[in-house]
Amino acid sequence: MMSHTLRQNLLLPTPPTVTLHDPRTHLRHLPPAYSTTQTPYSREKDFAPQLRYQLELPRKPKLRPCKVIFVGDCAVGKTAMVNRFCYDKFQSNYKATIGVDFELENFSILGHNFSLEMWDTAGQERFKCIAGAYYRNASGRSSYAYIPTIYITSSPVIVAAYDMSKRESLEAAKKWLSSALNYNTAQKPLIFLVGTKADLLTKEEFMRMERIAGLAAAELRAEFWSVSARSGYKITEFFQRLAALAFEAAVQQQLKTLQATAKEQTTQTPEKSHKFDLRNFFGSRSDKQKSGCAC
Ligand SMILES: Nc1nc2c(ncn2[C@@H]2O[C@H](COP(=O)(O)OP(=O)(O)OP(=O)(O)O)[C@@H](O)[C@H]2O)c(=O)[nH]1
Repeated sequence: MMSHTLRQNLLLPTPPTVTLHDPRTHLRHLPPAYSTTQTPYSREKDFAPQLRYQLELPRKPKLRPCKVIFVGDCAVGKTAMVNRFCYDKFQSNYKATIGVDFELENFSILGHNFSLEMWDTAGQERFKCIAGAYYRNASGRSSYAYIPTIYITSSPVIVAAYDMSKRESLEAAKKWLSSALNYNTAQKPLIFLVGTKADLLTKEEFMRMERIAGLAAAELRAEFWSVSARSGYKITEFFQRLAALAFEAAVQQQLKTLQATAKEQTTQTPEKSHKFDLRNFFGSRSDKQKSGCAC
């Protein structure tokens, strides 16, 4: 009260409200791929102008949260990757995931709210069937009555992770990916092949592994990344790219639905108005017959 009166007396302007944005989750441009020459997705430096234009229109898209499913062998570092991004923390002691872990991360992309639902599945063989039930799409129902099925309504994202210091985990990641894809036949998912624990490799080993992973990613039609949850190397960049591509896909999908609905309406409208106008104006044939009119 006192400070308010003082401000009025001194004719001081009210201080502007400052909104602090988290640069980690606040995106205004399309982040680049890990390798700009090797990606099946956008190589542009920014979101498409058409996408920006669509987002300016008064009919704003309603975007559902996007499902991101992490698969890969046990102890490759799936949980560590998610925890580094969501909480900026790293634990060196291994605690196996039991079934599936869940994290939600909210982004603001081009001024629109967009959430990632991250499903971190267990890599241990004994949990494989449980993980499978989690990445079924909308057309499939869980055969396990006690496991809630995630109904994937927008294109899901699959992150197949492997340990860069264990060559065999790359082969396993391919198998994990193909089994995840078997469950997701309705919508084409975005696919990422992510090499973890980059900090454990020498420069030569790192480059050799990246060459092998690059070939595997091309074969799988996936975008490849090398990260380290321990050092934080490329973790933020990876999640930002994932969120931006998922956002772009979700907006495009929404637009397709809107366009299809609009097309349906325009093909139906003339027929409806024609019937309506004629009947109202002239009256129906049976009405005329009932009224005894001969013409
Ligand atoms: N040096 C190093 N170790 C890592 C890195 N990421 C994870 N680890 C370690 O690897 C072990 C396994 O990590 P998790 O994230 O639990 O592996 P996971 O893939 O989730 O394993 P499951 O839950 O069994 O599927 C842990 O001891 C981590 O500390 C990394 O980037 N660098």
